[in-house]
Amino acid sequence: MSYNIAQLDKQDVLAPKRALFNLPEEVIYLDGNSLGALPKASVERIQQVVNQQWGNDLISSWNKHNWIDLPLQTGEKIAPLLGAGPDQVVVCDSISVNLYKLLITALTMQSGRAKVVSEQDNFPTDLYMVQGVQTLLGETRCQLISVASEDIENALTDDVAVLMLTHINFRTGRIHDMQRLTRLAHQKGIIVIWDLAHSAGAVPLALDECNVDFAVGCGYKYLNGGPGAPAFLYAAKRHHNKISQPLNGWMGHAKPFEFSPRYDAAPGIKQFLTGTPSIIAMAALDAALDVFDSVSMAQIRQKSSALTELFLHLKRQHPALDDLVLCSPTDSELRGSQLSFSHPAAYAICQALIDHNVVPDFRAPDIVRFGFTPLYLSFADVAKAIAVLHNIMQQRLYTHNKYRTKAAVT
Ligand SMILES: Cc1ncc(COP(=O)(O)O)c(C=O)c1O
Ligand SMILES: Nc1c(O)cccc1C(=O)C[C@H](N)C(=O)O
Repeated sequence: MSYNIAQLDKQDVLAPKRALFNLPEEVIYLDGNSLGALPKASVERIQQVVNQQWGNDLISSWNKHNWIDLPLQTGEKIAPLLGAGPDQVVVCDSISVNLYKLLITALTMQSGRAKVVSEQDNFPTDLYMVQGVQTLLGETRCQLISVASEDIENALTDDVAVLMLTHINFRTGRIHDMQRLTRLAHQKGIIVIWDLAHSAGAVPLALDECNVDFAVGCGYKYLNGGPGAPAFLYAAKRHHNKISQPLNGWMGHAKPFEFSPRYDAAPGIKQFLTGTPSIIAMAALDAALDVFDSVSMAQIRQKSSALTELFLHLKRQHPALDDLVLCSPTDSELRGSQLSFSHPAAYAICQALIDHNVVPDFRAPDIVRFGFTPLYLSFADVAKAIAVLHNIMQQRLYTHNKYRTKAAVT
Protein backbone atom coordinates (compact mmCIF):
# COMPACT_ATOMS: atom_id res chain seq x y z
CA MET A 1 0.00 0.00 0.00
CA SER A 2 1.34 3.44 -0.82
CA TYR A 3 0.30 6.67 0.83
CA ASN A 4 -0.11 10.11 -0.73
CA ILE A 5 0.50 12.21 2.34
CA ALA A 6 -0.41 15.57 0.81
CA GLN A 7 -3.67 14.03 -0.41
CA LEU A 8 -4.44 12.59 3.05
CA ASP A 9 -4.03 16.04 4.60
CA LYS A 10 -6.10 17.66 1.87
CA GLN A 11 -8.99 15.26 2.45
CA ASP A 12 -8.75 15.49 6.25
CA VAL A 13 -12.03 16.90 7.61
CA LEU A 14 -10.37 17.57 10.99
CA ALA A 15 -7.49 19.60 9.54
CA PRO A 16 -9.12 23.00 10.31
CA LYS A 17 -9.16 22.11 14.02
CA ARG A 18 -5.40 22.60 14.24
CA ALA A 19 -5.92 26.38 13.98
CA LEU A 20 -7.86 26.23 17.26
CA PHE A 21 -4.67 25.37 19.19
CA ASN A 22 -1.58 27.33 20.21
CA LEU A 23 1.28 25.03 19.29
CA PRO A 24 4.87 26.02 18.50
CA GLU A 25 5.23 25.89 14.69
CA GLU A 26 8.40 23.83 14.72
CA VAL A 27 7.21 21.18 17.20
CA ILE A 28 5.58 17.86 16.31
CA TYR A 29 3.70 17.11 19.48
CA LEU A 30 3.16 13.40 20.11
CA ASP A 31 2.42 13.62 23.82
CA GLY A 32 -1.21 14.73 23.94
CA ASN A 33 -1.89 11.49 25.82
CA SER A 34 0.04 12.92 28.77
CA LEU A 35 -0.73 16.64 28.46
CA GLY A 36 -3.01 17.94 25.71
CA ALA A 37 -2.06 21.06 23.73
CA LEU A 38 -3.36 24.54 24.58
CA PRO A 39 -6.67 25.52 22.91
CA LYS A 40 -6.91 29.21 22.00
CA ALA A 41 -10.39 29.26 23.49
CA SER A 42 -8.93 28.34 26.90
CA VAL A 43 -6.50 31.27 26.78
CA GLU A 44 -9.34 33.66 26.04
CA ARG A 45 -11.59 32.15 28.69
CA ILE A 46 -8.94 32.18 31.42
CA GLN A 47 -8.27 35.86 30.70
CA GLN A 48 -11.98 36.60 30.90
CA VAL A 49 -12.46 34.64 34.12
CA VAL A 50 -9.44 36.26 35.76
CA ASN A 51 -9.76 39.84 34.55
CA GLN A 52 -13.46 40.39 34.21
CA GLN A 53 -15.10 37.83 36.45
CA TRP A 54 -12.67 37.50 39.35
CA GLY A 55 -11.07 40.94 38.91
CA ASN A 56 -14.19 42.97 38.40
CA ASP A 57 -17.22 41.02 39.54
CA LEU A 58 -15.46 39.37 42.47
CA ILE A 59 -17.62 37.15 44.66
CA SER A 60 -20.81 37.95 42.76
CA SER A 61 -19.40 35.79 39.95
CA TRP A 62 -20.57 32.63 41.73
CA ASN A 63 -24.09 33.74 40.70
CA LYS A 64 -23.51 36.27 37.93
CA HIS A 65 -21.24 33.98 35.91
CA ASN A 66 -22.75 30.80 37.31
CA TRP A 67 -19.45 29.50 38.69
CA ILE A 68 -21.43 27.39 41.11
CA ASP A 69 -22.85 25.20 38.31
CA LEU A 70 -19.60 24.86 36.35
CA PRO A 71 -18.85 21.27 37.55
CA LEU A 72 -22.24 20.13 36.20
CA GLN A 73 -22.15 22.31 33.09
CA THR A 74 -18.71 21.01 32.08
CA GLY A 75 -19.84 17.47 32.91
CA GLU A 76 -22.72 17.87 30.44
CA LYS A 77 -20.24 18.91 27.75
CA ILE A 78 -18.14 15.79 28.36
CA ALA A 79 -21.11 13.39 28.50
CA PRO A 80 -21.68 13.09 24.71
CA LEU A 81 -18.01 12.15 24.26
CA LEU A 82 -18.61 9.26 26.66
CA GLY A 83 -21.88 8.03 25.21
CA ALA A 84 -23.59 9.17 28.40
CA GLY A 85 -27.03 10.73 28.69
CA PRO A 86 -27.60 13.88 30.80
CA ASP A 87 -27.17 14.24 34.58
CA GLN A 88 -24.55 11.52 34.98
CA VAL A 89 -21.21 13.29 34.61
CA VAL A 90 -19.63 15.81 36.95
CA VAL A 91 -16.22 17.47 36.81
CA CYS A 92 -14.22 17.53 40.03
CA ASP A 93 -11.00 16.60 41.80
CA SER A 94 -8.49 14.20 40.25
CA ILE A 95 -8.91 10.66 38.95
CA SER A 96 -7.23 9.37 42.11
CA VAL A 97 -9.65 11.15 44.44
CA ASN A 98 -12.68 10.22 42.33
CA LEU A 99 -11.60 6.57 42.34
CA TYR A 100 -11.44 6.70 46.11
CA LYS A 101 -15.02 7.99 46.24
CA LEU A 102 -16.24 5.36 43.80
CA LEU A 103 -14.39 2.43 45.35
CA ILE A 104 -15.96 3.07 48.74
CA THR A 105 -19.34 3.81 47.16
CA ALA A 106 -19.23 0.51 45.23
CA LEU A 107 -17.97 -1.54 48.19
CA THR A 108 -20.79 -0.27 50.39
CA MET A 109 -23.28 -1.42 47.73
CA GLN A 110 -21.89 -4.96 47.99
CA SER A 111 -22.54 -6.43 51.40
CA GLY A 112 -20.49 -9.56 52.13
CA ARG A 113 -18.07 -9.03 49.22
CA ALA A 114 -14.63 -7.44 49.57
CA LYS A 115 -12.59 -8.35 46.49
CA VAL A 116 -11.62 -5.61 44.04
CA VAL A 117 -10.28 -7.15 40.83
CA SER A 118 -7.89 -5.09 38.76
CA GLU A 119 -5.00 -5.51 36.39
CA GLN A 120 -1.35 -5.74 37.48
CA ASP A 121 -0.38 -3.41 34.66
CA ASN A 122 -3.00 -0.79 35.53
CA PHE A 123 -1.82 2.80 35.99
CA PRO A 124 -0.28 2.66 39.50
CA THR A 125 -2.48 5.32 41.11
CA ASP A 126 -5.54 3.12 40.51
CA LEU A 127 -3.91 0.24 42.41
CA TYR A 128 -2.62 2.60 45.11
CA MET A 129 -6.15 3.88 45.73
CA VAL A 130 -7.43 0.34 46.32
CA GLN A 131 -4.48 -0.36 48.61
CA GLY A 132 -5.36 2.79 50.57
CA VAL A 133 -9.00 1.74 50.94
CA GLN A 134 -7.82 -1.72 51.99
CA THR A 135 -5.67 -0.20 54.73
CA LEU A 136 -8.57 1.99 55.86
CA LEU A 137 -11.31 -0.63 55.90
CA GLY A 138 -9.30 -3.79 56.47
CA GLU A 139 -9.09 -6.85 54.24
CA THR A 140 -12.48 -8.13 55.29
CA ARG A 141 -14.07 -5.11 53.57
CA CYS A 142 -11.60 -4.44 50.73
CA GLN A 143 -9.08 -6.78 49.20
CA LEU A 144 -7.13 -5.96 46.04
CA ILE A 145 -6.82 -8.85 43.59
CA SER A 146 -4.56 -7.73 40.75
CA VAL A 147 -4.20 -10.17 37.89
CA ALA A 148 -2.60 -10.32 34.46
CA SER A 149 -4.73 -9.01 31.63
CA GLU A 150 -5.44 -12.48 30.23
CA ASP A 151 -6.67 -13.68 33.66
CA ILE A 152 -9.27 -10.98 34.23
CA GLU A 153 -12.27 -12.96 32.98
CA ASN A 154 -11.40 -15.99 35.15
CA ALA A 155 -11.06 -13.73 38.17
CA LEU A 156 -14.71 -12.61 37.89
CA THR A 157 -16.21 -14.96 40.47
CA ASP A 158 -19.35 -14.37 42.50
CA ASP A 159 -17.43 -13.30 45.60
CA VAL A 160 -15.95 -10.28 43.80
CA ALA A 161 -17.36 -6.87 44.75
CA VAL A 162 -15.81 -4.56 42.14
CA LEU A 163 -14.04 -4.81 38.80
CA MET A 164 -11.87 -1.70 38.35
CA LEU A 165 -10.04 -1.43 35.04
CA THR A 166 -8.39 1.16 32.84
CA HIS A 167 -10.03 0.94 29.43
CA ILE A 168 -6.87 1.79 27.45
CA ASN A 169 -3.57 0.69 28.95
CA PHE A 170 -1.23 3.65 29.51
CA ARG A 171 1.89 1.72 28.45
CA THR A 172 0.74 -0.35 25.50
CA GLY A 173 -2.45 1.38 24.38
CA ARG A 174 -4.29 -1.96 24.38
CA ILE A 175 -8.09 -1.56 24.64
CA HIS A 176 -10.25 -3.73 26.87
CA ASP A 177 -13.63 -4.83 25.54
CA MET A 178 -15.80 -2.65 27.77
CA GLN A 179 -19.12 -4.15 26.72
CA ARG A 180 -18.06 -7.75 27.21
CA LEU A 181 -16.23 -7.28 30.53
CA THR A 182 -19.04 -5.17 31.98
CA ARG A 183 -21.59 -7.82 30.96
CA LEU A 184 -19.51 -10.70 32.37
CA ALA A 185 -19.01 -8.82 35.62
CA HIS A 186 -22.70 -8.00 35.96
CA GLN A 187 -23.58 -11.68 35.42
CA LYS A 188 -21.70 -12.33 38.69
CA GLY A 189 -23.20 -9.34 40.50
CA ILE A 190 -19.96 -7.35 40.28
CA ILE A 191 -19.97 -3.53 40.05
CA VAL A 192 -17.72 -2.08 37.36
CA ILE A 193 -15.58 1.07 37.51
CA TRP A 194 -13.76 2.12 34.32
CA ASP A 195 -10.82 4.52 34.20
CA LEU A 196 -11.12 6.41 30.90
CA ALA A 197 -7.92 8.50 31.22
CA HIS A 198 -6.63 7.43 27.79
CA SER A 199 -10.07 6.98 26.21
CA ALA A 200 -12.12 10.15 26.68
CA GLY A 201 -11.72 12.32 23.59
CA ALA A 202 -9.62 9.62 21.88
CA VAL A 203 -12.03 6.78 21.08
CA PRO A 204 -15.83 6.52 20.83
CA LEU A 205 -17.37 5.35 24.09
CA ALA A 206 -20.83 4.04 24.94
CA LEU A 207 -21.09 4.05 28.73
CA ASP A 208 -24.90 3.99 28.85
CA GLU A 209 -25.18 1.33 26.18
CA CYS A 210 -22.57 -0.85 27.93
CA ASN A 211 -24.53 -0.48 31.16
CA VAL A 212 -21.41 0.75 32.96
CA ASP A 213 -21.89 1.51 36.67
CA PHE A 214 -19.19 4.10 37.30
CA ALA A 215 -16.28 5.71 35.47
CA VAL A 216 -13.59 8.32 35.92
CA GLY A 217 -11.45 10.17 33.39
CA CYS A 218 -8.90 12.82 32.79
CA GLY A 219 -9.31 16.48 31.84
CA TYR A 220 -5.70 17.16 30.83
CA LYS A 221 -5.00 14.53 28.17
CA TYR A 222 -7.22 14.24 25.07
CA LEU A 223 -9.69 16.79 26.49
CA ASN A 224 -6.91 19.43 26.48
CA GLY A 225 -7.97 21.04 29.77
CA GLY A 226 -4.43 22.01 30.87
CA PRO A 227 -1.93 20.75 33.44
CA GLY A 228 -3.77 19.44 36.49
CA ALA A 229 -7.18 20.09 34.90
CA PRO A 230 -9.96 18.61 37.00
CA ALA A 231 -11.05 15.05 36.26
CA PHE A 232 -14.58 13.79 35.59
CA LEU A 233 -16.75 11.20 37.26
CA TYR A 234 -19.63 9.25 35.70
CA ALA A 235 -22.27 7.48 37.79
CA ALA A 236 -25.16 5.70 36.06
CA LYS A 237 -28.49 7.30 36.92
CA ARG A 238 -29.96 4.00 38.09
CA HIS A 239 -27.61 4.11 41.10
CA HIS A 240 -28.12 7.74 42.14
CA ASN A 241 -30.76 7.17 44.80
CA LYS A 242 -29.09 4.14 46.39
CA ILE A 243 -25.55 5.27 47.00
CA SER A 244 -23.48 7.35 49.33
CA GLN A 245 -19.96 8.51 48.65
CA PRO A 246 -17.48 8.92 51.50
CA LEU A 247 -16.09 12.44 50.95
CA ASN A 248 -19.08 14.35 52.31
CA GLY A 249 -18.00 17.88 51.50
CA TRP A 250 -20.32 20.84 51.53
CA MET A 251 -20.44 21.20 47.73
CA GLY A 252 -22.10 17.78 47.59
CA HIS A 253 -24.69 18.83 50.17
CA ALA A 254 -28.32 19.24 49.08
CA LYS A 255 -28.35 22.82 50.44
CA PRO A 256 -24.78 23.99 50.99
CA PHE A 257 -25.74 27.58 51.78
CA GLU A 258 -28.01 26.60 54.65
CA PHE A 259 -24.81 25.66 56.49
CA SER A 260 -26.54 22.88 58.37
CA PRO A 261 -24.36 20.84 60.75
CA ARG A 262 -25.92 17.66 59.34
CA TYR A 263 -24.86 16.20 56.00
CA ASP A 264 -27.67 15.60 53.50
CA ALA A 265 -26.38 14.53 50.11
CA ALA A 266 -27.51 16.46 47.04
CA PRO A 267 -29.68 14.42 44.71
CA GLY A 268 -28.24 13.02 41.49
CA ILE A 269 -24.70 13.31 40.23
CA LYS A 270 -24.04 16.44 42.32
CA GLN A 271 -23.62 14.24 45.41
CA PHE A 272 -20.12 13.39 44.12
CA LEU A 273 -18.87 16.94 44.64
CA THR A 274 -16.75 17.56 47.70
CA GLY A 275 -15.06 20.96 48.06
CA THR A 276 -15.02 24.26 46.18
CA PRO A 277 -14.24 23.78 42.48
CA SER A 278 -11.07 25.31 41.07
CA ILE A 279 -12.85 27.77 38.77
CA ILE A 280 -9.94 28.97 36.64
CA ALA A 281 -8.83 25.40 35.89
CA MET A 282 -12.37 24.24 35.25
CA ALA A 283 -13.10 27.20 32.97
CA ALA A 284 -10.01 26.31 30.91
CA LEU A 285 -11.33 22.76 30.50
CA ASP A 286 -14.86 23.95 29.76
CA ALA A 287 -13.59 26.19 26.93
CA ALA A 288 -11.24 23.47 25.63
CA LEU A 289 -14.20 21.15 25.09
CA ASP A 290 -15.56 23.48 22.41
CA VAL A 291 -12.95 22.12 19.98
CA PHE A 292 -15.09 18.96 19.87
CA ASP A 293 -18.01 20.96 18.43
CA SER A 294 -19.14 19.74 15.02
CA VAL A 295 -16.92 16.66 14.95
CA SER A 296 -17.91 13.14 15.90
CA MET A 297 -15.85 10.71 17.94
CA ALA A 298 -16.13 8.35 14.94
CA GLN A 299 -14.29 10.93 12.78
CA ILE A 300 -11.65 11.37 15.47
CA ARG A 301 -11.20 7.61 15.77
CA GLN A 302 -10.95 7.15 12.02
CA LYS A 303 -8.18 9.73 11.72
CA SER A 304 -6.40 8.40 14.81
CA SER A 305 -6.26 4.90 13.29
CA ALA A 306 -5.08 6.33 9.96
CA LEU A 307 -2.28 8.30 11.70
CA THR A 308 -1.00 5.28 13.65
CA GLU A 309 -1.24 3.03 10.58
CA LEU A 310 0.77 5.58 8.57
CA PHE A 311 3.43 5.75 11.31
CA LEU A 312 3.79 1.95 11.29
CA HIS A 313 3.85 1.80 7.50
CA LEU A 314 6.62 4.41 7.26
CA LYS A 315 8.57 2.79 10.07
CA ARG A 316 8.60 -0.50 8.15
CA GLN A 317 10.34 1.27 5.23
CA HIS A 318 13.44 1.87 7.38
CA PRO A 319 15.47 -1.14 8.62
CA ALA A 320 17.29 1.22 11.03
CA LEU A 321 14.01 1.41 12.99
CA ASP A 322 13.62 -2.38 13.37
CA ASP A 323 15.16 -2.34 16.86
CA LEU A 324 12.19 -0.35 18.10
CA VAL A 325 9.84 -3.21 18.93
CA LEU A 326 6.12 -2.48 18.85
CA CYS A 327 4.42 -3.28 22.16
CA SER A 328 1.01 -1.90 21.16
CA PRO A 329 -1.43 -4.22 19.39
CA THR A 330 -0.75 -4.49 15.64
CA ASP A 331 -4.48 -4.40 14.93
CA SER A 332 -5.57 -0.74 15.07
CA GLU A 333 -9.01 -1.81 16.32
CA LEU A 334 -7.38 -3.10 19.49
CA ARG A 335 -5.30 -0.07 20.37
CA GLY A 336 -6.09 3.48 21.46
CA SER A 337 -4.57 6.64 19.99
CA GLN A 338 -0.96 5.72 20.75
CA LEU A 339 1.95 3.54 19.68
CA SER A 340 4.55 2.25 22.11
CA PHE A 341 7.90 0.73 21.25
CA SER A 342 10.44 -0.91 23.53
CA HIS A 343 14.16 -0.31 23.14
CA PRO A 344 17.00 -0.63 25.68
CA ALA A 345 17.91 3.04 25.03
CA ALA A 346 14.30 4.27 25.14
CA TYR A 347 15.01 7.18 27.49
CA ALA A 348 17.91 8.54 25.41
CA ILE A 349 15.93 8.10 22.18
CA CYS A 350 13.11 10.15 23.70
CA GLN A 351 15.47 12.91 24.74
CA ALA A 352 17.09 12.99 21.30
CA LEU A 353 13.65 13.23 19.67
CA ILE A 354 12.63 16.10 21.95
CA ASP A 355 15.93 17.83 21.14
CA HIS A 356 14.93 17.57 17.46
CA ASN A 357 11.44 19.00 18.09
CA VAL A 358 9.52 15.72 18.06
CA VAL A 359 7.90 15.19 21.46
CA PRO A 360 6.95 11.68 22.59
CA ASP A 361 7.40 10.40 26.16
CA PHE A 362 9.33 7.73 27.96
CA ARG A 363 7.67 5.16 30.17
CA ALA A 364 9.88 3.06 32.44
CA PRO A 365 11.54 0.71 32.01
CA ASP A 366 12.14 0.85 28.26
CA ILE A 367 9.22 2.32 26.32
CA VAL A 368 9.06 5.24 23.86
CA ARG A 369 5.40 6.24 23.67
CA PHE A 370 3.90 8.27 20.82
CA GLY A 371 0.45 9.81 21.29
CA PHE A 372 -1.57 10.82 18.23
CA THR A 373 -4.10 13.60 18.71
CA PRO A 374 -6.20 13.87 15.52
CA LEU A 375 -7.41 17.38 16.36
CA TYR A 376 -3.97 18.93 15.93
CA LEU A 377 -1.77 16.41 14.16
CA SER A 378 -1.40 16.12 10.38
CA PHE A 379 -0.29 13.22 8.23
CA ALA A 380 2.70 15.35 7.20
CA ASP A 381 3.62 15.64 10.91
CA VAL A 382 3.74 11.85 11.13
CA ALA A 383 5.99 11.62 8.07
CA LYS A 384 8.31 14.28 9.53
CA ALA A 385 8.42 12.49 12.90
CA ILE A 386 9.47 9.26 11.20
CA ALA A 387 12.17 11.08 9.22
CA VAL A 388 13.57 12.59 12.45
CA LEU A 389 13.38 9.24 14.26
CA HIS A 390 15.13 7.55 11.35
CA ASN A 391 17.95 10.08 11.42
CA ILE A 392 18.39 9.64 15.20
CA MET A 393 18.46 5.84 14.97
CA GLN A 394 20.60 5.57 11.86
CA GLN A 395 23.20 8.08 13.09
CA ARG A 396 22.92 6.69 16.64
CA LEU A 397 22.52 10.28 17.85
CA TYR A 398 20.83 8.97 21.00
CA THR A 399 24.16 7.59 22.26
CA HIS A 400 25.34 11.15 23.00
CA ASN A 401 26.06 11.65 26.70
CA LYS A 402 23.71 14.63 27.01
CA TYR A 403 20.69 12.33 26.52
CA ARG A 404 21.54 10.08 29.48
CA THR A 405 20.59 12.15 32.53
CA LYS A 406 17.08 11.40 33.65
CA ALA A 407 14.73 14.26 34.56
CA ALA A 408 12.47 14.10 37.63
CA VAL A 409 9.35 13.90 35.46
CA THR A 410 9.54 11.64 32.46
C1 LIG B 1 -4.91 5.52 33.51
C2 LIG B 1 -4.60 6.67 34.41
N1 LIG B 1 -5.29 6.79 35.57
C3 LIG B 1 -5.04 7.80 36.43
C4 LIG B 1 -4.07 8.74 36.16
C5 LIG B 1 -3.80 9.79 37.19
O1 LIG B 1 -4.84 10.66 37.31
P1 LIG B 1 -4.85 11.85 38.39
O2 LIG B 1 -3.51 12.49 38.33
O3 LIG B 1 -5.93 12.74 37.89
O4 LIG B 1 -5.16 11.28 39.71
C6 LIG B 1 -3.35 8.68 34.95
C7 LIG B 1 -2.32 9.67 34.55
O5 LIG B 1 -1.87 10.50 35.24
C8 LIG B 1 -3.62 7.61 34.08
O6 LIG B 1 -2.92 7.46 32.95
N1 LIG C 1 -0.29 13.77 35.15
C1 LIG C 1 1.00 13.81 34.78
C2 LIG C 1 1.88 14.75 35.38
O1 LIG C 1 1.39 15.57 36.34
C3 LIG C 1 3.21 14.79 35.02
C4 LIG C 1 3.67 13.94 34.04
C5 LIG C 1 2.83 13.02 33.43
C6 LIG C 1 1.52 12.95 33.82
C7 LIG C 1 0.61 11.93 33.25
O2 LIG C 1 -0.51 12.22 33.05
C8 LIG C 1 1.11 10.60 32.99
C9 LIG C 1 0.09 9.80 32.25
N2 LIG C 1 -1.08 9.47 33.03
C10 LIG C 1 0.60 8.54 31.62
O3 LIG C 1 -0.16 7.86 30.98
O4 LIG C 1 1.75 8.22 31.70
